[in-house]
Amino acid sequence: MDDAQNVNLPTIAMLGAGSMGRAILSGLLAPHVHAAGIRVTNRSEARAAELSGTPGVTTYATEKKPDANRLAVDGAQLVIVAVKPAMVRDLLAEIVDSLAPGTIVVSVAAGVTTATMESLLPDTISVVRAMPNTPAVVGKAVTGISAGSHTEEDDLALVRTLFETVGEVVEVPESQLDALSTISGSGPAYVFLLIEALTQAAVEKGFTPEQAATLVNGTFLGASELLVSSDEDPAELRRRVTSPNGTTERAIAVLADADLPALFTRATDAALARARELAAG
Ligand SMILES: NC(=O)C1=CN([C@@H]2O[C@H](COP(=O)(O)OP(=O)(O)OC[C@H]3O[C@@H](n4cnc5c(N)ncnc54)[C@H](OP(=O)(O)O)[C@@H]3O)[C@@H](O)[C@H]2O)C=CC1
Ligand SMILES: O=C(O)[C@@H]1CCC=N1
Repeated sequence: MDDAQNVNLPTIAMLGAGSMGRAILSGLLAPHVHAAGIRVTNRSEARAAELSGTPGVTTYATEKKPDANRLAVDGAQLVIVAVKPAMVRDLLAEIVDSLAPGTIVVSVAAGVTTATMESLLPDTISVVRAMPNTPAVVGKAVTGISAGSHTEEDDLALVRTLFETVGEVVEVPESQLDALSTISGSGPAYVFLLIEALTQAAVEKGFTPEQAATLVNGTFLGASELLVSSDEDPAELRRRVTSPNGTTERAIAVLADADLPALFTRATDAALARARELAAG
């Protein structure tokens, strides 16, 4: 039985119905979540049409209705910006005159700072940044949120409630949000890359792709659940798999040679540098 507490949200406009917009929408459509209204816009009609008929959701495509974004934000108390970072500035310029004072604009765009967004909006608008991740689709997101300079406590609390519909929320100062993005925002991609690599190794050892998927996916799921349900840290859990002078020890020695910590430092540094480029526009 779903014992989730009822969550009430005001009228929401979601601008951009791509991977992230839809992932967030999945939380808003949960049975215990009651939004006063949900408007979703997208550029192409094809993608918007996939959502038409979703109960409680009004969809608009800018390709068909050029003023779709302005229509969607008119009367909305919470506006979620889920377009590509390069489009955020133009989108805000497009909607600025349709935003009522007191509206909360929450952007999930990587890199684009609250200062940049605030410079395009009146001071009566509360700008918040959020960095969710795609496990939102299954209610297992980790989302970082950061307040802008006009954000009241209640505004941030509402944004927290919004993202709690898709998982856990961590509040951080905006100076840490891009770093958070390199860990949990991009993180699912790192995990999927590891899964792809181990699956390939399994297939090379003669397992069918289906068998390989069962072995690898089950191992990632089982190890994750073991980790979150255990009091032990991952290093101890790893030691428990690694019998002295056994088979795992040999495999771990090979992986240690690759210096994974240094590799992840380089990878996350590269992601951080890209966030800074996106911030510059
Ligand atoms: N994907 C992820 O894991 C994460 C993404 N983000 C952020 O989310 C944002 C969206 O990323 P993602 O969902 O991956 O990208 P997508 O390209 O999948 O989604 C962007 C969507 O915006 C639509 N769009 C483009 N222009 C407009 C417009 N003017 N008005 C309304 N809709 C428009 C696009 O429509 P069409 O395709 O029809 O052109 C597309 O569906 C980015 O800023 C990204 O930084 C943040 C955290 C994680
Ligand atoms: O790749 C990106 O730019 C976005 C931000 C974090 C995850 N996806």
